[in-house]
Amino acid sequence: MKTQMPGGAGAQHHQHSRPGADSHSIITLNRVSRDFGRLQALAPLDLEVGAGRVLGLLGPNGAGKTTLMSIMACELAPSTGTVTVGGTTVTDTSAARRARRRLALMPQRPASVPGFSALDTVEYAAWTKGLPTRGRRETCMNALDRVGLAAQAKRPLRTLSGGMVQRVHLAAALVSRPALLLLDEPTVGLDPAQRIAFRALVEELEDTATVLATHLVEDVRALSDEIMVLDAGQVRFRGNTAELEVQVSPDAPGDNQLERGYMSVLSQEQS
Ligand SMILES: Nc1ncnc2c1ncn2[C@@H]1O[C@H](COP(=O)(O)OP(=O)(O)OP(=O)(O)O)[C@@H](O)[C@H]1O
Repeated sequence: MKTQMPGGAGAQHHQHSRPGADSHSIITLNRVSRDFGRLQALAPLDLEVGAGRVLGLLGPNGAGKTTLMSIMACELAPSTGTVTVGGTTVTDTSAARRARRRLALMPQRPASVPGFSALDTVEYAAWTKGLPTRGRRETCMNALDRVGLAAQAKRPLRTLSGGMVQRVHLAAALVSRPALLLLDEPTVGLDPAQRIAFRALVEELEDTATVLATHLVEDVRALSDEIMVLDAGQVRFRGNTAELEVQVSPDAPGDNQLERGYMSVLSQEQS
């Protein structure tokens, strides 16, 4: 039942108790780093996320969140270190392909095919994950139903609101019942009610290891068992919500204690 982040403060502590959740590791990163030319986008880090656990990844622009998500999605090779997803250590392209079948990434800006309907979009995702043809349509409709869009299944994406399109992409990510779900800024464009509904959906995923990269401290507070703060490719903080809240320095800006804790962690490291 715990997200293990070696070396992390409070790695043993967790906020949400998820009955039925399994503790085995779904993703393990061992000394993973990434350079782009002379820029170190990600300094070496270890991390592990277990089934039924949510890791919140916070950091300002350019922190390395998307780089880390792409590495976890086995779409970007690390410069050093190893990635293991669902027991498969990614050593070559065929291992990466196998690992990708166990995971789903909802990217920051998911690509939408203009002529595709909501259902086409989810069916395409199901096809890329190798879901059997038999029963695929029904599985896809169920995924759309889960995000409240069954009635819009046949509508072209271009006729849906931004928030609806976001939910279609979430359905596409969930359709393969991934062991690892990677969500990059998933609530951008959602209104408050949709954001709350979205959080409820993530909370239901008891067997899935979820990583949520975001700027929104509120989403992290609501969902995460563990929090990792990245800045300029470095891990600035690891722990749980309560531990981030007590990091507050007297003049830290922010609307709430967690946001002030987050801002304090960032400013401490910059000074
Ligand atoms: N393909 C690339 N080539 C060169 N530099 C890159 C590449 N991808 C990312 N970077 C650089 O790596 C650093 C980390 O970028 P990344 O997109 O991972 O940050 P982020 O935390 O996701 O930021 P944001 O919140 O703005 O999306 C940045 O300095 C970025 O310019």
